[in-house]
Amino acid sequence: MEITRRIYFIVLGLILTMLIDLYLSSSKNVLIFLAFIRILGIFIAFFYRIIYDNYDKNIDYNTTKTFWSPFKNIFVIIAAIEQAFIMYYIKFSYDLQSILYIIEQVSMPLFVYLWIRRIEKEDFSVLQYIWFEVFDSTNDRDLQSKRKDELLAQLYAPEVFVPLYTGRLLSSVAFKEAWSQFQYNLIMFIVVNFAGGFLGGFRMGIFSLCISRLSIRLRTKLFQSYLQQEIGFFDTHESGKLLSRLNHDTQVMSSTVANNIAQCIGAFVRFIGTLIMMIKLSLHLTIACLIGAPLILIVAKISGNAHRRISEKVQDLSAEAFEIAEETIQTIRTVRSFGNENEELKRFENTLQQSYQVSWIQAILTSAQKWFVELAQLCMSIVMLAYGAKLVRDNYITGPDLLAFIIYELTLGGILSDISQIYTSLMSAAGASYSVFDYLDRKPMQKPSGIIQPHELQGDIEFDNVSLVYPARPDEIAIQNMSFKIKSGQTCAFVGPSGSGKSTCINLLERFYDPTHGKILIDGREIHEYDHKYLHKKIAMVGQEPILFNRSIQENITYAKDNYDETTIIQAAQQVNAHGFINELINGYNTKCGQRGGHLSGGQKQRVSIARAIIRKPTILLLDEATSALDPVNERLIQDSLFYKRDSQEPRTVLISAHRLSTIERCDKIFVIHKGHLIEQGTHDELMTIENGIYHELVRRQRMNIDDD
Ligand SMILES: Nc1ncnc2c1ncn2[C@@H]1O[C@H](COP(=O)(O)OP(=O)(O)OP(=O)(O)O)[C@@H](O)[C@H]1O
Repeated sequence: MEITRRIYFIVLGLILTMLIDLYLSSSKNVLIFLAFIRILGIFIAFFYRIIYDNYDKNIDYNTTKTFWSPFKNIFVIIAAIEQAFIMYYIKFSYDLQSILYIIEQVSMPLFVYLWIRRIEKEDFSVLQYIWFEVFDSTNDRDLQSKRKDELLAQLYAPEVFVPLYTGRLLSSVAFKEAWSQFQYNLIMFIVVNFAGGFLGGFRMGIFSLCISRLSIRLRTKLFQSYLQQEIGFFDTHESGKLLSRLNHDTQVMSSTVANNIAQCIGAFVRFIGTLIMMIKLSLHLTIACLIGAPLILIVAKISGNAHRRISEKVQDLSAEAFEIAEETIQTIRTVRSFGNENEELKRFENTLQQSYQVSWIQAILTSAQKWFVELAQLCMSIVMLAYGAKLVRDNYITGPDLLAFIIYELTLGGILSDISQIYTSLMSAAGASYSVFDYLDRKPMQKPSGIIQPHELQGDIEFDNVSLVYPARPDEIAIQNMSFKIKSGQTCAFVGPSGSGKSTCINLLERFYDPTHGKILIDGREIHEYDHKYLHKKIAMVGQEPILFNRSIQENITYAKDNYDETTIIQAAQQVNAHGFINELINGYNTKCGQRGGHLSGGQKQRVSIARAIIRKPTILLLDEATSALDPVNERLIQDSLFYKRDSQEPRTVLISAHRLSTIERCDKIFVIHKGHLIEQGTHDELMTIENGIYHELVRRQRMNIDDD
């Protein structure tokens, strides 16, 4: 039960006893006293809320929770003492109805058990179902569970009876009823309270289970969606932000929303139950009570919308802070070498501070809403008490029934207040969920992969009038109208000044991007017609900055296909002259490479990544500055074994992008690229004959040791 309601319960129990004791004779004074106590309660709740919300949504979430928990317990203990105090004064009895009720309560855990079994069996949860229904999401359309809500409703049922028996108990004391009646009331009081608490525990267990499952599913789906996106998506979306969505926003979604939906169902069940009981007790009083209800719901709607917008902003800002932290940690060597730690810290803190300021608005809004709801409830209570007192005096309703009604009215007020808060929280979570759903629903821009998987791939390559504009730079053409052909088994090179478009050609062959215009053909078929996995088995690439995984050297070499025997792994390492240095490491092939291969030298990383590429025996090998970190001796050895003096049994087309022109002189064909255009092509000797040619000039400059930029 919510803390503020517990306080009201305690205060009200005492006031009602006084009220009845006074036989409503001086109702005016009692009303004034009641109003005073409730206003006091509202102020306590108001300030409690401001502090709690403010701490809760900001920096140190867990510490704050731990800090406030004992206070919550104090309220609960006071409520327990109050209930014990009431019990002390009471007498009771028992009949068939209570037996039936006990049977119903005992059957509840069975339902719960069956429910969990069903969730496990069908691999979805009621919360997911409701979530996707509520937010009309396009995901998990297969989620169907129509009957779970009913079971959930049963779990909330006992709480509906709590006010009835509390009211009866209190009136037993006040009106000094017969012992048997008293006994009955007490048994029912104990049963409903016990059952309510017992099932409450089950509910919480089930919901935490559902939250975990929901969170796992959301994260997996989001991660899956990320992995399907084209490379251009990652150029335009910072990794920190994507990770923040994956880690933080999905958590907010699953916990806040799942919890609130759970409460929402409970509140709805209790609302209906309480309303029925109230109507049964007195229709007139019920109508008098409900006059203020629509106002509460309208305010909830307005503030809910504001919360959604604020929450969106808070999530964006925290994603930004996450991005800063992630970037700084990844580039810590650069940050350290510039001594820029404090500036990075300031950037991080400033972003968090901005979200803190937004949180303040959110906290004030929550408090104001709570205040309004409480005041509306107070007005409803005053109207009801005054009118109720009149009805009792005119003998339209009995004293005990009025008592029960008063407690129902308070419960209803609490439920309405809960509903308004639940709505607000749901809207906040909806704000957090927008970008998650945007990503979940995003369809990759790249053409879907084809299905062809020819038994033999020859390795003929053709660029037919290819142009590319990178998504991150839509106003610049990276390469334009490029056409060339490479025959199977040839070793070719791209040369040209830095930024001319060499890596772009290699990226296109890896299908990181699809050409904006023109076609790329392999063995006469367009590259996108090939099956994704097949294509990447046949085309291997070693990039400019080889990235290794934080796994062993062996696992890195066998990445994505780990059924190689030891001899094959060693052969691949020997081919790139890496076996020697790997053997010298204490753990040999089992040595961990560190994050992004940080435990190895630049040259060692390059050799391991070339071994990773060639172990798959690719038909097309793409090397983008892949040997730039090696010493000339090692570089020549590797180049000889990979392409210049390779085993002719293995037909392989090799494409190299290189700055050190001496390393590509022996190539079958050299393509000279300048500012995104293919300017010259031919063998080294042919190109050297072109007077004032770019290649000629590049070679001349390199021989004279002049920077080619
Ligand atoms: N992911 C990207 N998004 C936007 N623009 C890019 C991207 N990658 C490269 N570019 C731009 O495209 C142009 C060609 O770049 P590319 O990497 O192909 O050059 P390069 O010839 O390989 O250079 P280098 O020899 O320095 O590696 C450059 O102007 C570069 O700034």
